[in-house]
Amino acid sequence: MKIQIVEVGPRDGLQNEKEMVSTSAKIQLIDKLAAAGLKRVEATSFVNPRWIPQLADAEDVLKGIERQNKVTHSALVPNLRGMERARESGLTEVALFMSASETHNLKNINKSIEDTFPVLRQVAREALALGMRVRGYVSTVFGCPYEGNVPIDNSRRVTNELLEMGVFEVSLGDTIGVATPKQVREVMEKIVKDTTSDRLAGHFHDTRGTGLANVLAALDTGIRTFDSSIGGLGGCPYAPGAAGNISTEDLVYMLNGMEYETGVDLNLLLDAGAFIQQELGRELPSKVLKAHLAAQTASSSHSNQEDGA
Ligand SMILES: CC(C)(COP(=O)([O-])OP(=O)([O-])OC[C@H]1O[C@@H](n2cnc3c(N)ncnc32)[C@H](O)[C@@H]1OP(=O)([O-])[O-])[C@@H](O)C(=O)NCCC(=O)NCCSC(=O)C[C@@](C)(O)CC(=O)[O-]
Repeated sequence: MKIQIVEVGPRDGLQNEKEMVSTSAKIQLIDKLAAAGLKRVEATSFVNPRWIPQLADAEDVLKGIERQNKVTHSALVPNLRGMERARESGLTEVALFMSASETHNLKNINKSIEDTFPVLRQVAREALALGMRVRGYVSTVFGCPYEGNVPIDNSRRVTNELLEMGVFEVSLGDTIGVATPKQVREVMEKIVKDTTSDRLAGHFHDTRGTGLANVLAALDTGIRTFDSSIGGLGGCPYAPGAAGNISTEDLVYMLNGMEYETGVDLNLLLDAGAFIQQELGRELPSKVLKAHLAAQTASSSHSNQEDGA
């Protein structure tokens, strides 16, 4: 069975990095992710650069990457100004985003939920008229850093509004990584009933170590598209304490082992993980990356011993 992976590391992952990552490293990372077989890569964000300085180089990143027919690169777009920038960059897919909880929406995009709908509707209309595909995100579906529990009906309402705007898929976000598999099953089952599972995706952060278990629960509800981040990079700058997304290496390792088809070459993916780890100069959370690098170190010290023997 095929699973689609949406690689969000260059956007969701890097947006939270305090030290500036060079444009050239971002470009190399995105190209390595595509070379590993990822067909959908969220490359950057056309948000207000004052809010997310790390992604202020969105135009230059998109100018530098290798564009290929078989890979769709996308970017977050919060408003018409962002849409104009996305159009000028020649993107074929954009992603709208908002939250299921009022306070997170306000902190993240400076508007109430009600005031966000008309803005995103205009963006969707314009993107669709230009022939672009439009994705949607709903954040804080499983809990809000400011409000705690979020009623399922809030997430259903925002999801349905986005679908009515014409988005082809809504990614349901566990922004602060509080969900457990039982909750994922309950929430996803309800939302799937409003639409179809092929129009939904799971976006899990691994703050409390339940990320991959949540993927398994979502698979049970028919979801076949998952967002993940190389190395397990990430967090939301407007969700205090949020840790990274589930790592793409860990997700691919698990899914490949369960005989799902991801189309991703794990070895090339690990090269991409090792590359960005080196660029950032610190160990990243991905367990499969850690195991791979430890095995490499062990085998090179073993062969050095043999050479010396
Ligand atoms: C929504 C806004 C833009 C409102 O920001 P605002 O400050 O309220 O915007 P404004 O309309 O009042 O404009 C203020 C200034 O910003 C400029 N501006 C306005 N928009 C843009 C733009 N697009 N590109 C470039 N410039 C822009 C605009 O031109 C103006 O410039 P000035 O006249 O002062 O010189 C702001 O709040 C924002 O950028 N928020 C984004 C925050 C963000 O990126 N958060 C992280 C992503 S969401 C996330 O991580 C969750 C997710 C998706 O991964 C899923 C999950 O885990 O749950």
